[in-house]
Parts: sequence; C-alpha cells; structure tokens
Amino acid sequence: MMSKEVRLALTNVVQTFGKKSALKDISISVKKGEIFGLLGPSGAGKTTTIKLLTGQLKPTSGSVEIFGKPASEMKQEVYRKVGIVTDNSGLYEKMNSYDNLKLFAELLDVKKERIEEILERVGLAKDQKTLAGKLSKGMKQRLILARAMLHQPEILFLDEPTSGLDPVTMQEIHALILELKEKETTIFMSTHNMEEATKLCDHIALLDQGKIMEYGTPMDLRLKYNDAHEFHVILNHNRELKLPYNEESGRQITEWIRTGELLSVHSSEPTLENVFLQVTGGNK
Ligand SMILES: Nc1ncnc2c1ncn2[C@@H]1O[C@H](COP(=O)(O)OP(=O)(O)OP(=O)(O)O)[C@@H](O)[C@H]1O
Repeated sequence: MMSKEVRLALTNVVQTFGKKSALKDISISVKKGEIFGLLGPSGAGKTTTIKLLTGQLKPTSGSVEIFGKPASEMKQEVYRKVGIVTDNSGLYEKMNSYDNLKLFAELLDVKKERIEEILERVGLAKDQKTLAGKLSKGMKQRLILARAMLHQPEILFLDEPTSGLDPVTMQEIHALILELKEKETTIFMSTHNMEEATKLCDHIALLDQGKIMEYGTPMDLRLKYNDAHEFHVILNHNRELKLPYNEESGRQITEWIRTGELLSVHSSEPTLENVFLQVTGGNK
C-alpha cells in the first residue's frame, strides 16, 4: 500500500519577531486523514505555527508547505480546500446564523442546500434566524465550525476549538471532528486540553518555548513517561492504596482476591497532563 500523502509540513522552521524567537527550528509533518495536536503552554508558539501553515506569516527561515506547496504562496484554489477556526474567526454579529454562512457560501461557490445541511449537522437549524451576536458562546463556536466546514475542506485548522466551552458542547464538537476524520479530512489543532488531545489526536507534539519537546501518539508518550506505573487498589472497608508494579504486589492482590477483600484494581499510567508537566517542568 502506498503511504499516505503529506498534507502539511514544516521543516527546520525558525520564526523570530524582532529579538524574540517564537519558533526555534521546528519540523512537523501531517498526513492525509490525520488529526494532529499541537500542545503547549501559553506563548509556546502554537498560533504562530498555525499562522505559518495558513500563509498568514512567512517563516524567518525553513520551509512551510501545504499540499506540497509553499504556504506563503497559497493560491485561491488552495484556500478553497482549507478551513480555519481561530479565536478571531469573526462572525457578523448583526447578521443571523444563516446569512453568516450564506456570505461564505457565495464566496466559496457552495450550494445553498449545503447551508441548511451544515446548520442541521451542528445543531443550529432552529437558530438560523437568530442574530449571531445573540448566540451563546457554544452556539457561536458551532457556527464558526459550521462556516469552516461549509465547503468540505480537505484540511481544517482548529486553534483551541473548545476552549471555554461547556462539556456538552465540547462533546458535540469532538463528535464533529471525529466525523470529519472518517472522511479523511486532515485536522491540525492546537489545544491546552490534554484529555481532548488524547481522545482525538493520532499524533501530538508538545511545544514549549518554541521547541518541540516530544512527538508521538498519545499512548507512546504516556508509556514513555511511565515511571509512576503502579497498581491502584481498592479494598473493602474503604481502604485504598497504591502498590508498585511488581510480582510481590501481584501475589498480594491474588491473596486479596482469595479472601474476598479486593473491590477493584487498575494500573495507573500517567495522564498526558502529567507527561506535559514533566516535559515542560510545570511551566504552564
Ligand atoms: N506579531 C508578533 N510580534 C511579536 N511577538 C509575537 C507576535 N506573535 C507572537 N509573538 C510572540 O511569540 C510567542 C509565541 O506566541 P503564540 O501566539 O504563537 O503562542 P501560543 O502558543 O499560541 O499561545 P496561547 O496559547 O496563549 O495562544 C509569544 O512569546 C508571543 O508574544
């Protein structure tokens, strides 16, 4: 089988702003149909990376490619294959939800029927006549996502897509993202949310102070930082303890099963959050 095409690539990218270096020699590549997560504390360089990939910034040095072409020379036909969700994806507050989408549909030659289909899909069909300025935060975010997905882009950039949203809206957005993955959409997202990254991403990179500190699947990273691998045991009479991961503990647990004292046991692996704290030294 042929390996999948690379959709996004940064190679040895350096980005400086005056004396400040925001990205220090970073390389990332993302393939078709992959969900890639860029994690990092505030100021790590996540938004800068997205701006480079979407051609809003030109790198100080190194190369940035989208669909195999330099991102800074992105042409109209490439824009049609890309969707972007960022903090400043301004909606026209005085226009209703439907008209906000219609404006983009016209620009992108999207059929009118698609507007209704997408409003339905993000659960805003009933609110299509509501002014965007009157929508709740979660509804606005769903409208922004609907707009970014309107033309069925092949690559979607999501800069902190769920920050500040309630858990229900967050779940809904996650479901939409996974549905896009089914259709082989390439998704490049930045997030502070470790749980979100674990659930959605095929690969993640931990960015700290403009450097990639780690790269891998969420599971790879959890296993790599597995120093604290232990059994978490709950016994009757509200007894709860942690045991080292060794044979002696295994024997002890078998004994508790025999005497009927054991209520539950599971092995605790570090969460991505802990991995992240270890890598960045808690600089979050
Ligand atoms: N246009 C600019 N001019 C000067 N400095 C900038 C500019 N854009 C970004 N920076 C600096 O580059 C660094 C990285 O910023 P960036 O916005 O990429 O971080 P981030 O990881 O997206 O942070 P956050 O999670 O807070 O959005 C920061 O130190 C920021 O101050």
